[in-house]
Amino acid sequence: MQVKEDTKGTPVARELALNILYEVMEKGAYANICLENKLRNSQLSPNDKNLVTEIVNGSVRMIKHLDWVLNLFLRKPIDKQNPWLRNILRMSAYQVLFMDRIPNYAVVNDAVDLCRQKCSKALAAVCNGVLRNLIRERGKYVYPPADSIEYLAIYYSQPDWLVKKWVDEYGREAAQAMLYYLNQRVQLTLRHNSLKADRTTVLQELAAEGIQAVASPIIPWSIRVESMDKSLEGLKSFQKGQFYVQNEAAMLAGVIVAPQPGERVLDLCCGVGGKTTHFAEMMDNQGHIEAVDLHEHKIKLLKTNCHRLGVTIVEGVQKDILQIKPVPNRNRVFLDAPCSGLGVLNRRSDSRWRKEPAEIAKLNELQKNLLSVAGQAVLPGGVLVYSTCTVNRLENEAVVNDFLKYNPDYKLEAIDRQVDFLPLDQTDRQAARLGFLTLLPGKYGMDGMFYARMRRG
Ligand SMILES: C[S@@+](CC[C@H](N)C(=O)[O-])C[C@H]1O[C@@H](n2cnc3c(N)ncnc32)[C@H](O)[C@@H]1O
Repeated sequence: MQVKEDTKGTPVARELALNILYEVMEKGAYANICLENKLRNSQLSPNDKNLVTEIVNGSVRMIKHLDWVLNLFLRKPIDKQNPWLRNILRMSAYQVLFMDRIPNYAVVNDAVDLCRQKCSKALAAVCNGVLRNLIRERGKYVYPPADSIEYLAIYYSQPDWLVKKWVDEYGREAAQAMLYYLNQRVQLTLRHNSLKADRTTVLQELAAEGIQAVASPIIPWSIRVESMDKSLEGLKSFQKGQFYVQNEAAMLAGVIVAPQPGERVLDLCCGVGGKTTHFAEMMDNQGHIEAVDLHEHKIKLLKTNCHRLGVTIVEGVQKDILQIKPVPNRNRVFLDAPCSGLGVLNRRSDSRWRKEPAEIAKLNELQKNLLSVAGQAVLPGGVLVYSTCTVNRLENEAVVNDFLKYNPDYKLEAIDRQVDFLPLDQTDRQAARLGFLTLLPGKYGMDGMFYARMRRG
């Protein structure tokens, strides 16, 4: 939980949380954008800003669980209630059920005040009654049977179709572990930039700047931030380009693609260059990387990132990959395909509610087309790596297997040695020996990610 011990927050903070929650749940605003806009110019203390963020993100993330519990105590279902009452109940239930720091009496008093203000005295009485019952009966709620899909979907607050998909594809135990991880606080991790400093130096600089951080126990080039009370962008170590903020699963692209100094590399779907800049580091800034993305603003940010990190071999290109007619002249091609992002649902509180099962089949088509273009750019003997940050076979193994079917000059290539520092279990190590690395969210303490490495004959 993000709320500090010494604060239960001010009523102003809780009213702001309600207004943001209302925008997100009733008007379809994006939670992260709305939070950023409303908090940027607010006069709230840092503690109150944390409180608003926690209440909004937590309520949005856990809304299915919250609505299910609230419906136990409402005469009319929650989706038929007055929209203000509905959201006051949700954020109050979130504070009671999922936060430790705010006393129940303060939650109820505040909710009743807000209800008087936003709705009516009569609805304030309903609000009071519902919350008191919810608090009194806590621990006695009878959830659906523990072996049902419905139970997992309600308890971990995720769409039913997604829970069913993961239980079908990966088994119930693995699915439950992923669902648990995706509700935990995101671990902030930094990739130290080997062009500028080694990890020990960066850790020392961070400590001198008041940031508590430790070396990742898993990834040799990762730093885990344990606590900080200032923005990273303001740090001297950031401005000197000593690190890049990146999740650990994404930090593996470097060793899986394994680009060498002097090579010609094509990075397709480069985004703002998280992985591109890692490739440049591994190449010791020698050779050439063409980095392509559809969006001009991403290419601009890529250039800014390269500049800060001291990367000089990247050429950022704004282009639709599907329009490229490639020639086979690259040693390595990397495709980080657009995907459903199911492995990183922890990163945005509302993203789970914006996904549609039909989207996965459409993405599979796009991914196959993109991989077909990527494959044409690889020199004979060169390497092709496909990756996504999602977890389902249709967007991952199925795309690669389809490509291999139509491109017999390609073969999967083992990646277990490249990632021998990962504590992979037997099944995952076996798959890595074949050329597939699937990181289920949380399984190795990182977000979900998929990699497949192939070599052209
Ligand atoms: C998974 S993200 C890439 C993340 C990036 N590689 C990184 O490490 O930060 C997928 C990217 O694909 C880009 N994209 C989607 N369709 C594309 C297309 N047809 N041509 C070029 N880029 C595309 C999106 O703009 C997005 O930045």
